[in-house]
Amino acid sequence: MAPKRSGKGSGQKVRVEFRKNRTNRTRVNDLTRDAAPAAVVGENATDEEELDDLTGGERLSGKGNLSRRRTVVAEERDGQLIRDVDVAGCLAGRVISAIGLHCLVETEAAAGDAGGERYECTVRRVLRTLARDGRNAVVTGDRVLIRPQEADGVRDAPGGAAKKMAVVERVEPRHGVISREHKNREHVLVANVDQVVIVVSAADPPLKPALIDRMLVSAEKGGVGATIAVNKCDLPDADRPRLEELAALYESLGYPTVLASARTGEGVDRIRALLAGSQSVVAGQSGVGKSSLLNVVEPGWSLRVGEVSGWTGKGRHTTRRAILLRLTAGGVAAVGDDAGWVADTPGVRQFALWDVANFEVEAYFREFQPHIPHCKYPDCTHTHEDGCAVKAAVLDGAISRVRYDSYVRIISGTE
Ligand SMILES: Nc1nc2c(ncn2[C@@H]2O[C@H](COP(=O)(O)OP(=O)(O)OP(=O)(O)O)[C@@H](O)[C@H]2O)c(=O)[nH]1
Ligand SMILES: [Zn+2]
Repeated sequence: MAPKRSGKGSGQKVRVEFRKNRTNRTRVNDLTRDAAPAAVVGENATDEEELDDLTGGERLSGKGNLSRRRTVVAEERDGQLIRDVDVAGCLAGRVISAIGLHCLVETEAAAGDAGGERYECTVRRVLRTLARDGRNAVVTGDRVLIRPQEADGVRDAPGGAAKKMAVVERVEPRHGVISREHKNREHVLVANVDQVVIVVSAADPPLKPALIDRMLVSAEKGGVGATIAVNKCDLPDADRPRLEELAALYESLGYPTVLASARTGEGVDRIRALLAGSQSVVAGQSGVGKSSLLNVVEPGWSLRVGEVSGWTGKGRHTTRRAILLRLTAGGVAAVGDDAGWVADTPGVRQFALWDVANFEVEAYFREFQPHIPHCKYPDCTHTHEDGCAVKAAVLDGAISRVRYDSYVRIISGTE
């Protein structure tokens, strides 16, 4: 278990104050909360339950109900407030699914412990206050510290199986967050995404490189890696030489590209290997075979989805929540951090360009980067301008015309 951080790393300790005021309760989702500066967040909600949230490093001060204040020690890392907790007795885990302040956590392997235990968790309210937006306090894919509840640690679940209970004490800093906008607010679907697996089909529906490039731009903008799976290569309409050329192009740009078929099993071993050790989301048009491919990669997944959904009380087809699935088959290491995790997230299946402005797009075409500084005009859009180094690179073959066409289609809004 990691030692308690103090003055370590780039993190700076901050005190987060919570004003406790019983006479002036505000709704938890009060919009004004968003206007508060990151480090000092006022929260008026107060009840006995919340007093229980106070642990070692936190204290209550002030007198009387009207002006009780408490201070939570947190550390600012990567712009996120991380709560300082006594890690003794805590376990590190990964959020498999989350709804509000409840989540299902699977523990990670630690010294002398294989991990893989699942706990139903509640989340300390203080974590909601620390989060920039309380509703995203704990999301699928989060790495967390949980404290198992010893007293009534086990209770009977509806299905009869004993369940372990715990409390989420801390959410670790996130990377690779996939979110969508909902009513003008960010709704985080999955956190800690290492890569997006972009699934397209060789035919039926026909392959459109521009669609791949759009999704690559989204991945680049989100700071997550990307892997491309071209499914349905078994179809007679699949143009092999063209597919191989395309795969070579994307591979040369650093995007692993697999020619695959859920029907024949082609490419499945490589996809499995690319998933191992990462937390991935799968994206792609409807009908390209994402589900089919995943079911061949890990035949047991549909079954496990059922179990998780059973816990949330919702059937697979009614929940829009992201759920993490663990890769176990195929001889790939499947314990602890070596396991592959895939988020089943209906909301990101169409991994669209949500909020990429035209002027930003060039930055997400990797191969343009060495050329852009040599354009004659600093605000060159690489379309109609003369002295454009990007267009020159297309002419001399250093940049693929397919990719350049995608770029033009994206910024002209025709794709
Ligand atoms: N020939 C061929 N057909 C495939 C292959 N993979 C999937 N299909 C077929 O393509 C259709 C769509 O497959 P799905 O797995 O449902 O596609 P999906 O991408 O999950 O679709 P959505 O759930 O709508 O997003 C089904 O009829 C599959 O049988 C393949 O490798 N080869
Ligand atoms: Zn240019």
